[in-house]
Amino acid sequence: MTDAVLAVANLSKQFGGLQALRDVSFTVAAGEILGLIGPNGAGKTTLFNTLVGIHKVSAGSIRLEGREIAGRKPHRIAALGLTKTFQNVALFMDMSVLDNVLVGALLRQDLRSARVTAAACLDRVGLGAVLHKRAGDLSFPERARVELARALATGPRVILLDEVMAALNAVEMDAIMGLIRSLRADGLTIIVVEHHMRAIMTLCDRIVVLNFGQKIAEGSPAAIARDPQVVRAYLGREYQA
Ligand SMILES: Nc1ncnc2c1ncn2[C@@H]1O[C@H](COP(=O)(O)OP(=O)(O)OP(=O)(O)O)[C@@H](O)[C@H]1O
Repeated sequence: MTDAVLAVANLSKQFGGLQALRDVSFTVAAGEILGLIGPNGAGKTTLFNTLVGIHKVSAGSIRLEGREIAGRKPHRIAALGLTKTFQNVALFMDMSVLDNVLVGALLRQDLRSARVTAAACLDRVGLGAVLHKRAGDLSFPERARVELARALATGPRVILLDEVMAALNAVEMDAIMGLIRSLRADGLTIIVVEHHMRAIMTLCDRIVVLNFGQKIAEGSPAAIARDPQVVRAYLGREYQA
């Protein structure tokens, strides 16, 4: 695929004797929202951590806009435009909302312009009014938005969202999905790990399914929902919207 922003080829990750990812290949096109699903322990978070350089690649290739990034340090990869949020939201709870986002903005900017960027990113996610609150005093939906703002503040081309909708109710989830769609409309490419099937099925253009570290299926939400291997490994029964 020539317009792939991210191209992952034969990616493997071993932790000692445990093969957490085996020969995983997929591409993500510019402006796409790709879903990544699979049972607990399938390797989703490991894949995200390996893509952004937190885990060292055991084998395989990761190309971001044509450039090989496998083996680079996390801050270099983030500076090249690939960043992730942390599973189930991992803010510095005693720090202000603004300072949490500043951490992301400081990757590319000095303190003065990073402050402006952080405030703009908080505005972008609808939190312009709570900049100076303590992060720990925010509601769960607000915390999810801070995670998004922190990732946005690094100036990404591709953003990996690791269960940002965990602990949200249906209404809050719809609001975050609206925000994610609007980020895509701004030109971002997005990969989403979620266990909420309604969110995955309505938000994603395409879905990749992992099981025991291997890709077992890839396709449109409708095709994935009726794929017998996916139903057996993960969904348990055919997904009904
Ligand atoms: N740092 C690590 N050291 C050793 N093993 C690890 C490490 N991180 C993950 N694993 C193992 O790799 C496998 C994949 O785990 P991973 O967290 O990536 O799965 P997941 O699909 O994200 O699961 P969940 O849906 O529960 O978040 C599991 O067997 C896990 O125990």
